Amino acid sequence: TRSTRPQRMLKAVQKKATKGDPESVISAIDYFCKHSEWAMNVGDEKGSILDSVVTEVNPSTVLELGTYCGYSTVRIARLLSPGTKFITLEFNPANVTIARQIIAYAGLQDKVTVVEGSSGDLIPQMKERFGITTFDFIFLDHWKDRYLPDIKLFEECGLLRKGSVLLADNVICPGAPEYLEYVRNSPRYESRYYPAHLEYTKVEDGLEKSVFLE
Ligand SMILES: CNc1ncnc2c1ncn2[C@@H]1O[C@H](/C=C/CNC(=O)c2cc(-c3ccc(F)cc3)cc(O)c2O)[C@H](F)[C@H]1O
Ligand SMILES: [Mg+2]
Repeated sequence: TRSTRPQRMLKAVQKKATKGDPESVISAIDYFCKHSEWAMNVGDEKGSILDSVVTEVNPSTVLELGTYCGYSTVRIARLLSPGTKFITLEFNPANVTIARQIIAYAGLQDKVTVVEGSSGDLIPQMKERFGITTFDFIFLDHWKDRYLPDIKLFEECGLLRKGSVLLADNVICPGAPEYLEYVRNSPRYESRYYPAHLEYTKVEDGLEKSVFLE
């Protein structure tokens, strides 16, 4: 049967990238998406903004929602200090399999834990299962209509502290209007929009960075 796009992306990494070299894995995926098949990775333009925010925050605890193939997982993991706790959630087992192989090809398997399951089920388990108190940095890149319910879940589960940074992809395209309205109007967050473009296209998109104030 025909291979899947994530499987073809993994093959491109194994063919083009250098084992243990995260930069070459990132470049191989971006090349694949620009010249072979578009895929919903955060991409190089928004990825550079992601890099700068991760570097600025220098987090001790990180959560990513929506691993997909692990592109942004590799971008984040390559910047983290030793001893940082990084968890990424993915509920499609086929994606988990591909992401784990791409992360391992980059040599970053010891930096991040890919957990199979839904954010709605796993967020309430973060403290007991993974020994997390609060998250310093959260990257939201899963189903766009789940951004708002999940940020409320973070609040309810006491997983945010004063200064926790949430960075959300695709707030323009495909869009997360309810999430934007919430973080921009809530007195509990200080929000800023980083304009960019939809990965590998000229379509407008951007990232929203929201700092928890309470
Ligand atoms: C709901 N809780 C979840 N828990 C764990 N894993 C999850 C959960 N929900 C999804 N996943 C997992 O997270 C991933 C889903 C990512 C969704 N991303 C997008 O749709 C998305 C779409 C576009 C896009 C833009 C224009 C266009 F013309 C077509 C597409 C661009 C983007 O950058 C995106 O991120 C994965 F697939 C799913 O299993
Ligand atoms: Mg995205």
